[in-house]
Amino acid sequence: MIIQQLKDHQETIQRVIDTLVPDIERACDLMTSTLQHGKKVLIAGNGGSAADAQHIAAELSGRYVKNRKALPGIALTTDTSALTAIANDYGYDYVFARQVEALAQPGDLFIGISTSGNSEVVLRAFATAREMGCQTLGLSGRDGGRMNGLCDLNIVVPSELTARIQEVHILIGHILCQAIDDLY
Ligand SMILES: O=C(CO)[C@@H](O)[C@H](O)[C@H](O)[C@H](O)COP(=O)(O)O
Ligand SMILES: [Zn+2]
Repeated sequence: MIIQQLKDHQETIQRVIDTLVPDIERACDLMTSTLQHGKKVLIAGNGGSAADAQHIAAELSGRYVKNRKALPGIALTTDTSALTAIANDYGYDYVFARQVEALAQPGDLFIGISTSGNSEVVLRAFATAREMGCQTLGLSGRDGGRMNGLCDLNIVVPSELTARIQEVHILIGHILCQAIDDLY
């Protein structure tokens, strides 16, 4: 079982190397140009992808490898008062969209993470981010789901397995952080 999991991961990474490098390069450009223009990055997802959102945001305000200046990255998954109030008063589907409406400025980058590409709460946040004039980057998998039509760039990890897709998402997150480190 262990070797099978590792091989699955390895095969997924090989498919990423074969097909996704241009998309990842575009995502690096989106991320670095946003920050170079003094704009911020908002990130959201559910479950393991919520953890990924927080992980990537923390590497902006904290650091990745290099000691560079603090950068504005905010995960929309951490404020339990906002999350519970919005879910309670408006419904769970609005917990990210409402925070995007509150926090986003034109030119900010919203990153939505969903392995299926079909998480309603993430899709609504994309729609609001677009209305607010944000740039939008999706990290998804399978066939990209409904995120395909809702973001400027949807990076669709070529796998059907949530775990393998998530493993590539955080790897892409680290590559974005490396692109930022290379700038400063
Ligand atoms: O981490 C995992 C599975 O590896 C789970 O917590 C997973 O993130 C959750 O089931 C999510 O709700 C899946 O949603 P999504 O990726 O399809 O948007
Ligand atoms: Zn998981």
